[in-house]
Amino acid sequence: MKPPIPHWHFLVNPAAGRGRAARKWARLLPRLQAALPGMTWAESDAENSLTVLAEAAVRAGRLRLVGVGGDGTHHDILNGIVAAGNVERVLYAPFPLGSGNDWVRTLGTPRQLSAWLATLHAGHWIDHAIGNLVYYRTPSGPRMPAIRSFLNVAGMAYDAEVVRRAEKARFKHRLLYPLLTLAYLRDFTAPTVRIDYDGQAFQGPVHTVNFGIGRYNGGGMRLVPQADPERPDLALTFAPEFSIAKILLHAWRFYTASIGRVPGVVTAHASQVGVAPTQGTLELEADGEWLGYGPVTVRLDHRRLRVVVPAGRRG
Ligand SMILES: Nc1ncnc2c1ncn2[C@@H]1O[C@H](COP(=O)(O)OP(=O)(O)OP(=O)(O)O)[C@@H](O)[C@H]1O
Repeated sequence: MKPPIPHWHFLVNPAAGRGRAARKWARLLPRLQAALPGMTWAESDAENSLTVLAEAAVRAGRLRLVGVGGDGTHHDILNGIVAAGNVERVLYAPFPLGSGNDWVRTLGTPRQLSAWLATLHAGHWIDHAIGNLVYYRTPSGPRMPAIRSFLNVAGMAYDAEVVRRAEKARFKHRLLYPLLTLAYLRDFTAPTVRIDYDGQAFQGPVHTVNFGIGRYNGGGMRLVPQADPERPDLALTFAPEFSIAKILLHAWRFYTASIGRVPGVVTAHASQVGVAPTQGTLELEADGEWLGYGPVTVRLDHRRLRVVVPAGRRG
């Protein structure tokens, strides 16, 4: 690796925010250049994914990175940083230009430019946990395990199937995920799984299984309200198969940090979790990106990513 370059390097997803990030970025750039002399940037495109750009940047000694976009942007950049190695030498600052921007809700990152710049200049960071997932790209047959890192929330079963449908939908809207969450309930068949976590086990059909480092996903849902990016373990929430009536009755709890009060829902912390389907197909998403299929195992990486946060961030 080259010696560190002291300036901030921005990695920009022009497609974030349902394509609006490109225009917003063009408006922001002159103000950023004035405030951060020497800053550099790169935009992703068909040939250069954010993962490729991030890996190349870290290998070239650019260790102060800003990700411009939403959760998928930070997810892709994280995987590039991890691929380059030396994760702990990177200082990462998210600039929220996505649709849901769920990850930065936990961090308290400001969205307004002057407040965001003040946070960057204050230089306060946390040692943020990184989750490592092992899963499969195909549902069955001879297959090799795939590995992916995530930094916010990973989900299986209903959660992952909704993400897959949202990615395919032609209609893109801020409310797409919550709307699909309701619309698809009748078509969903709960997979039966075995969940092993820190010496405990559950077996049965599940509606959703979530691993959390950050506390929000799906545009403000709180399926893992007990998560904390500075903890040494993951948040784990799983809900058994429910009737549609029960889901509708308790839907408000998905947004109010009280999901653990729904009878049958388990909220816990765990250092390692395995989820294996015993009947049906188990799908996986992480940070809002559809990834593949179970069996899935997850644990926290022994390394942490330094992430810039406002100094007064609570909890
Ligand atoms: N140049 C590009 N063109 C098209 N898609 C891109 C490009 N660069 C990255 N992407 C993809 O864009 C997708 C959306 O990015 P992102 O999740 O950051 O935005 P968002 O969906 O608006 O925000 P959020 O996830 O916070 O709701 C990701 O799957 C990412 O891999």
